[in-house]
Amino acid sequence: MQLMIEDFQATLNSINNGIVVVDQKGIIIFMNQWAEMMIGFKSKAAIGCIADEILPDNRLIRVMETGTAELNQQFQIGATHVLMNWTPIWKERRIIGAIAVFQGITELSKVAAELEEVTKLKCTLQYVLESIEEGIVVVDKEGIITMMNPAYYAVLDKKPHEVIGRKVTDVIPNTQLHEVIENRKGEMNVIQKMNGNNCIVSRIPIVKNDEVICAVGHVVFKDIKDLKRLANEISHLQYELEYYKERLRKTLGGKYTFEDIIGESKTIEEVKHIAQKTAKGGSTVLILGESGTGKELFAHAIHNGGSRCQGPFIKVNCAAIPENLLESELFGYEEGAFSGARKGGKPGKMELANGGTLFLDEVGDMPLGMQVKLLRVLQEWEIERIGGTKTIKLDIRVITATNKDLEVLTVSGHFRQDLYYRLNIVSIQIPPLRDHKEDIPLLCEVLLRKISLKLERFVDCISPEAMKVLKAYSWPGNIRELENILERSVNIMEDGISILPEHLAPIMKKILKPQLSEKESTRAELVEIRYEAEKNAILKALEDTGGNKSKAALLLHVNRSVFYEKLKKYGIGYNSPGKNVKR
Ligand SMILES: Nc1ncnc2c1ncn2[C@@H]1O[C@H](COP(=O)(O)OP(=O)(O)OP(=O)(O)O)[C@@H](O)[C@H]1O
Repeated sequence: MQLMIEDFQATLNSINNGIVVVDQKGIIIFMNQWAEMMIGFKSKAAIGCIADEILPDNRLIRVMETGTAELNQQFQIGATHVLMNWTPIWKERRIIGAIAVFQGITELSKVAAELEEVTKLKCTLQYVLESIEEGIVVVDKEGIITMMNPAYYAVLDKKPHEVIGRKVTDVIPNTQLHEVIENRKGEMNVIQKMNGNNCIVSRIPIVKNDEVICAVGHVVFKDIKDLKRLANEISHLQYELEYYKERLRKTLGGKYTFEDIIGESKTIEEVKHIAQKTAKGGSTVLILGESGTGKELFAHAIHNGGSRCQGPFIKVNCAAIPENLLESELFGYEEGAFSGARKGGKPGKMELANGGTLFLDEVGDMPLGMQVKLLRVLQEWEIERIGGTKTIKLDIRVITATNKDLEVLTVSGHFRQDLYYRLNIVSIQIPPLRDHKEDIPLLCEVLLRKISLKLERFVDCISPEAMKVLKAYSWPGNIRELENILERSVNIMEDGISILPEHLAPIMKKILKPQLSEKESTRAELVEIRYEAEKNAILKALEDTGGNKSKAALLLHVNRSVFYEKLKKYGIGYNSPGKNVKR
């Protein structure tokens, strides 16, 4: 019998659960080795103790009182979480004690938390697959479909029960997924015909531990037409981008290129040729010529034809800026440099031109004081802002232009000789229009097109008689004058007809008179008088109505649209009511 009890104890000690037994009074009479380990108390010391001393808050007494077992209760022994069964021991319908059987659940909780994470991840993945527009299918290494998302079902027009668990070759037409598994090679963006549509698909083998475990099929575009539409959209956007880049370049950079310089005469071709050659180098250029000959146009073209064409083109009109402001305009200033200096300072035009071209127009009008400063810049290629201490390195090309004779100015002491030599490294003389009158027809054609576009008027061409007059004129204002005379003619004539001699400016009357008959001459004067009278009447009406166009139209008894057309015709500014009328 003794042997049997020992065997019984050995059995209980082998169980991987803790066991504590108490008698009717709650005194410990048995504790197995697993319980010793978890409670941290030897059974020899525990036996004979009240259970409460070793297992505080236990339910052993309670289950003996109620006669009911309390199972799967979470209980804490020290830092260990256990799952506890408290059970009364019955013998011949009498409770003779109670038993606590317990098992650690810390590991179990960890596994449960991990399981929860995995479940969450699976849900997220599922949600993603269900939400995306692209079809996804997964096949195992045997080529059996294990997963497919709704987008792919839609492509195939099939339901899950017709797909999952089936061989991919039986379900997806023209599939190559089984081959991808075999030769372990993916295919990207290939065409696959499904349900009458040419789809763009990718096939990817999934390799783990050097073994293909499955393959994923991905419908990138459900129809190749979508791809074409997208490609069209992209190329359209690229075109727009290029357009705006060009606009930006034209705003910040040079506006014109050599192509914008009109003229096929030998005279102009020669100048263009020299300018084109000059553009390629980075030398300082001096452009000479009468007013309106196109000096600025050439400066832009030289900038655009050189290596700095992507950089800025900054123009300063030396004659238009008062002497006391020219220095700050060119060099910039620091905050507090002088009273009225802008907060944070201001960069000068030279600084802004860095990496590009600085165009000094009307350089012959530059005050002597400024000439010294410019000379220093051209020697040292560095500046300091007014009131500043930092030296700014300059990497600019300088192009200057003037309609004055600089040599004469150096003799009279109005222009520094040393500066003249610095600026005159390459000089380009632009001929006056009277020296290349053979370009007038072509110039008229191009300029008329430009003017018609600007004024939204349609003017066919110039009559041979008017062309004769234009060619006979001496053009003191050069191409600018030609442009102005054409614009004025377009303004005073009716749409769709040619420019006639009577449409040309009064200034040309001296030439007109001997060429026109008396009748024609009177008609020309009449057109002129009508033009001036109508324009003045409109300006007066606008002034009387404070710039209110509707009221001005009423005052003149014409409807609004006619009134607006006339505003355009006479080049009268579209100012809002109350503002001054631009004459
Ligand atoms: N060869 C040309 N082809 C087309 N347009 C021209 C040509 N030359 C001049 N123009 C036009 O004539 C006008 C005057 O040109 P630009 O301002 O370049 O002359 P400029 O010599 O710099 O005049 P200014 O000395 O008065 O500053 C501009 O509208 C310009 O576009």
